[in-house]
Amino acid sequence: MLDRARTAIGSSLELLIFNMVPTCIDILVALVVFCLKFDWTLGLIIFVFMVAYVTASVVLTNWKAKLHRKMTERDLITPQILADCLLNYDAIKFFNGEEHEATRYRDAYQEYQVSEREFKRSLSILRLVLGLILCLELLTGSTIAALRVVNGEIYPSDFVMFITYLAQLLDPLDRLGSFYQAFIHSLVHTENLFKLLAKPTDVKDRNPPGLTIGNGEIVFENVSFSYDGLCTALSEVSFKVPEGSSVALVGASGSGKTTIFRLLCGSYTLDNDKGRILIGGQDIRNIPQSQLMELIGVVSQNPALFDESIGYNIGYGKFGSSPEEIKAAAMSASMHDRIMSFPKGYNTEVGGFGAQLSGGERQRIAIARMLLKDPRIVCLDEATSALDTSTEKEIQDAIKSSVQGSLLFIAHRLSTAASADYILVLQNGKIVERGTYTELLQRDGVFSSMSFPSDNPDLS
Ligand SMILES: Nc1ncnc2c1ncn2[C@@H]1O[C@H](COP(=O)(O)OP(=O)(O)OP(=O)(O)O)[C@@H](O)[C@H]1O
Repeated sequence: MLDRARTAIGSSLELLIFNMVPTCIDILVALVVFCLKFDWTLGLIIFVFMVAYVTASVVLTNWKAKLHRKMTERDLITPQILADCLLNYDAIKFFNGEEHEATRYRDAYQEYQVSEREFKRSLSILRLVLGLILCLELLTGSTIAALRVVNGEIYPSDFVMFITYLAQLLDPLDRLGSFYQAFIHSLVHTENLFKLLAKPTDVKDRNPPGLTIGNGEIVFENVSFSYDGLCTALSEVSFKVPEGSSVALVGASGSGKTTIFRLLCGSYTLDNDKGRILIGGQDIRNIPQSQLMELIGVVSQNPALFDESIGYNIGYGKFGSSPEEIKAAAMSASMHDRIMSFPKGYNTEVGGFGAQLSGGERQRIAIARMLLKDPRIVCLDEATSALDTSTEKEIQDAIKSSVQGSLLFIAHRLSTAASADYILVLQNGKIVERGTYTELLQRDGVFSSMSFPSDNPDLS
């Protein structure tokens, strides 16, 4: 992106320095020579036309730039609607929204077409007005010169010379107009790049990769966080996930569970005075993002899959992995047998967003991918919610045995929560209870009063 901005700015400056400035000098020299050769009255008339040309050029080009900006903005809306429809095709189908979306797209496209027409019209008007000024200049100048020839004030050869000089003036003037238009045109594009570059980046790496991370222990120290500065998503959250242990986060919707994951993964950074998050003793603000992502493996409830084969999607966890490694990961995620039951096995295409697979299959492929990555810390955001209890147990055991560091997961099922060494109960961004599963049940507090889907009669 920065490269594109640099190229755009560079070409605008090149245009300004190497074309517009020499052309202006060219015009001024030609004008002075013209005045010296002929007389100052003629020179003044020509100068007036030149001022009119430059003024019209500036005013009309700025107007055209405004319409160009409007057209570019509208040009961005139609692809957004298209992407939105493709991402939400399920919702559109379920709510019979096809007609509504078609109208939304048509309206947006029509608005774009209107602005495109306005822009093209402004271009024609600009060319017409500038051409008219040049014609009038030539006509007025040659009429005056011709009258002087008729009156015997100058020779016919002077008339020819006059036209030649005038042409020498008009040519750079015409070029100047084109350069100015090209300059403004590239500024409009550069503006969009600057707007994008001006957006604050949430995550900035302070150190180069290669920081020594002691172990996979996670520590949250008095962490408070707000997305928008208005509502508090987390308030004074403190906990520790020791190396080799598992911690489950439970709590009602909006209590802050995912926010803990996002902060841990570096998707958002904490202000200095809002607490600390440590991994292996290092403040994650000092851990470069690429190193952080090597340490952490995340699986979400609706994992994103590429429109490629199952093998490709699992292999994404470790680029250049062998088929044996991919198979081993699939086996740990209890997915190998299912994959082999497909006619094309690991070459089975998953479709756009993995649409040709069930929710549970998608989750198991994402878990296999994460296991192949072999991260030190694993974060599961209801990653097994679409699986039956026994498959979930199988996968949890596989994850626990393969993860050397710590395991942090969001649990909505009682059985998932019960499998953790320690449970944190969140309410409105605060940890309101903590303890082992048995301790929490005995306490008769928030956890024991929470309702979980009854997935495992032994535990509920
Ligand atoms: N991107 C965001 N911008 C602004 N506010 C957000 C954003 N994401 C979450 N929030 C707010 O932060 C709070 C905590 O949200 P979070 O997603 O962490 O909850 P959660 O416990 O994971 O909920 P759920 O179980 O429904 O996924 C909520 O009040 C939510 O509205």
